[in-house]
Amino acid sequence: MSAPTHSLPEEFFPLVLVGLPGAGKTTVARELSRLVGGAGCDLDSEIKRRTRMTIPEIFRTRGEEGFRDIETETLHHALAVTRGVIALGGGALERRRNRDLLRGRVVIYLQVSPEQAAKRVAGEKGARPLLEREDASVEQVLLELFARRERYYTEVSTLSVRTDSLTPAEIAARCVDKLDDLSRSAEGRRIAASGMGATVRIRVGGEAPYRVSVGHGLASEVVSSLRPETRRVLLIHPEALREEAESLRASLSDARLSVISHTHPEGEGAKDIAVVASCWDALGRHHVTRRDAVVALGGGASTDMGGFVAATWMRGIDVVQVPTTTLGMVDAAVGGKTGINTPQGKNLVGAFYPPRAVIADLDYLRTLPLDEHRSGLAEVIKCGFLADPAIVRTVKAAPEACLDPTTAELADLVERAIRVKADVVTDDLKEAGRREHLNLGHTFAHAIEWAEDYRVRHGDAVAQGMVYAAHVARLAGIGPDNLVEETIGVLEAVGLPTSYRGSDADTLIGAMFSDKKVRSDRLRFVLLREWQRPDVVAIDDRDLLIEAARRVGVRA
Ligand SMILES: NC(=O)c1ccc[n+]([C@@H]2O[C@H](COP(=O)([O-])OP(=O)(O)OC[C@H]3O[C@@H](n4cnc5c(N)ncnc54)[C@H](O)[C@@H]3O)[C@@H](O)[C@H]2O)c1
Ligand SMILES: O=C(O)C(=O)C[C@@H](O)[C@H](O)[C@H](O)COP(=O)(O)O
Repeated sequence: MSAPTHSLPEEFFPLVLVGLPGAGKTTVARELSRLVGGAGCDLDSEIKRRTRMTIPEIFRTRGEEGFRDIETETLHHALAVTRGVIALGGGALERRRNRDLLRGRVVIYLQVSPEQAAKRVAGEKGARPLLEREDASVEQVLLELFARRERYYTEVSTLSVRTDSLTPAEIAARCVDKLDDLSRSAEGRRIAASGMGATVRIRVGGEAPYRVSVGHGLASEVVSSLRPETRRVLLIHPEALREEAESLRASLSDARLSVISHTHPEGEGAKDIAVVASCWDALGRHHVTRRDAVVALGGGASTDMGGFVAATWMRGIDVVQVPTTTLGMVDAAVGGKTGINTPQGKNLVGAFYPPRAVIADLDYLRTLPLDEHRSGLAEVIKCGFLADPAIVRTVKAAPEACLDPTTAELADLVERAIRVKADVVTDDLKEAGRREHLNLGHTFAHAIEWAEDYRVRHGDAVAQGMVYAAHVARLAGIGPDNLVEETIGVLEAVGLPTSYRGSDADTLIGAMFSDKKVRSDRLRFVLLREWQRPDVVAIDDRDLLIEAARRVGVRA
């Protein structure tokens, strides 16, 4: 084997090629590994080697599903042992599980038109069973496959190369150019820094310590975080995450766990006693015991409710939190505050109940709607104001990158925000002191959410609440000179709301009296004495509170 002519960060390997049959993956894998080093691995050949059967034989004897099972197993193995280039079969990505295995890796999509692909595979009769149909020409079948699979190729790929008019050597050279560009980009540096799926682990201390894992493709960590005696898992998730839940369920089932999937209503509708009761019912019917576990997959509403279910079943069983929103990862899933709402207010029933582990798989954020992601940034910025000025600097310098959940900047923000929260919670799980600081903006935010019947996003309300708190501080003569302007400026940099007009001041002030920080009938607010120096201050002056509300936009 000749020496490679190009050096890429070690963490880029194995490179994975995907695309339609006829895209040239097998030949390009050989050419490309010659240029970048390592061996080329053709997954179909590997399957033949392992099974001692041809692909058409496997299809004939085990059917397509049987073939796909072998393919998944072989892919799993190849990703672990190959230091080179892996060419995937054209249909591998139709399986969610296989797409999940590729998350966080460098995947090159070799694009080919169905017409060109048909020309390339002509003369390979017998080798590609899926292309041979009596009712359609090879080109028609390729057109159908293209229509079905293109979105998957796009979903998993890090970069793409058009191949129609190129030879395999030219395609490989084009791949190398693009890989060089990638290694110089922020995304490439993130991949190199994270070791491609290398996972950051943040310890949360206290009486029941646990770890928060942040990374890519972490399904196996969910499994390994469970105690060895665990036999049954109640997998709680919203309907919107059915596919993700199916994939996680497959990983848990592979580990011989019995999985009970339980869906719940979207958003704040999950944090309701009737939903909790339906989970208790499922736990009871399936004989879930003290050594079993709840896995809560979803945003903060799912992890708050799922955590509460675990805290109360048999007086407490394990919960592994698997947050899928930005807000869930940086805040709700971390710290052991679990709970539900009552008609009188937000989070009024709950328990401090540390999870067994938190698995923050950044890949979930790829499907999160932008507005949900943005809302999570409010809690990230809160951590910046409370403790970490680097967060504020990044948001101001690169707001676009922060709004893109696939960037290195965002991964850094998630990690930083978790570290801020982990530090506080390690010290003060039960909110006897310092933990109250994490409530910056929340006194007003919870009042807005209640007044709006929870039809607003929590993070958006927190942004409005932080502006309110800044006005309260200024009116009380507390805080740095630029408190209000800077608070508004940083939040608006990422498009978060900084004013609120929906309700009236009396209603909101009334609702604030349900806040858990109230002592002896006095409202207490988290205010910033300086940047990164929060304090809890009782404010009795009703006129001040009304004026602060008016400054946010509320009618007096
Ligand atoms: N316990 C705590 O310390 C703590 C901290 C902060 C917030 N919270 C709570 O968290 C809740 C808000 O959490 P949230 O903002 O994550 O909202 P959420 O849980 O309501 O999720 C928002 C929406 O996004 C959907 N979704 C989740 N993940 C997705 C994904 N990957 N792709 C596509 N859609 C996805 C959900 O189904 C839901 O419809 C509030 O109830 C708040 O009180 C708790
Ligand atoms: O973890 C905490 O402590 C917080 O206050 C974090 C908040 O961001 C979060 O919204 C929390 O759920 C609020 O708790 P609550 O006790 O004020 O309902």
